[in-house]
Amino acid sequence: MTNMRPQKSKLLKVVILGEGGVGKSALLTRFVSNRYEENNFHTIGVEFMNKDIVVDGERFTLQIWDTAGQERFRALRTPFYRGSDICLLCYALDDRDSLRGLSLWRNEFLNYADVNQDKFPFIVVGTKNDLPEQKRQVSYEGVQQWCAEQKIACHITTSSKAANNVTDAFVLGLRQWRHMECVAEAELRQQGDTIDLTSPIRLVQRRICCTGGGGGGGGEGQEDDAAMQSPGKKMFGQKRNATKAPATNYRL
Ligand SMILES: Nc1nc2c(ncn2[C@@H]2O[C@H](COP(=O)(O)OP(=O)(O)OP(=O)(O)O)[C@@H](O)[C@H]2O)c(=O)[nH]1
Repeated sequence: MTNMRPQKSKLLKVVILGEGGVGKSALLTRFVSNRYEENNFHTIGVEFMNKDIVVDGERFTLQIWDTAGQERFRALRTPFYRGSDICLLCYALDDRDSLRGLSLWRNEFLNYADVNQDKFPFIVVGTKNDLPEQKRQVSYEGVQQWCAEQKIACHITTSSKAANNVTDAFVLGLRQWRHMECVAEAELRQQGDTIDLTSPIRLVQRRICCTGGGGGGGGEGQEDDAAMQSPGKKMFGQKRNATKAPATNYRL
């Protein structure tokens, strides 16, 4: 009999950052509600919306946080960076300063989100690509150079006004997130020391092994202990500090 249970949706937190007025709220509104308003109010602090999406056959619920770009709201937005899975760094194609400022946005995010910068999915999003060439201040080469310096692989230009590439920006984020997950998992497998300290099954197995083995001096056990003692072990693209369990738990 086929299993007809619906596939569970994975919840991911997405944060949108960038200077005030680059079009972050417009991007979110277009993506979630397929609407566009010419005269948006500045965001105060943060706002979030959920959106379900299926990408490559997998169901996701994106919890998307739109943040205030103005400096005076810094203290209101930064507490919300923690726990993020994907970050969209937005600049406007008609504002070269908004691209220059992206380094500061990235650093602010890294400071408060506490993630591993080399293993976190950042997507650079150029907004307002409906604007004609004469109004643009940012060249394709300029952005590519900035991305290369920052070691960011993904860049896309969008228009919320013309509904161009908006969903693609979020899909790009999802695919990059999945890529980072795969890389992190492969690294862990390679190290051969993946340990889930929260798993009771794992602890039970280990107890049996150690008591049965008369002292538990086997090679696998030694490797496990080394992994336990490695604080700050990075899992799945984000820094997750492995709690060092008391030695008594593992040497029964
Ligand atoms: N031409 C064009 N203008 C846009 C587009 N998206 C936004 N805008 C314009 O940019 C203005 C600012 O957009 P917002 O979405 O409010 O910008 P924001 O980045 O959220 O600004 P803060 O809330 O201050 O951080 C809007 O009122 C629009 O006039 C776009 O795709 N094309």
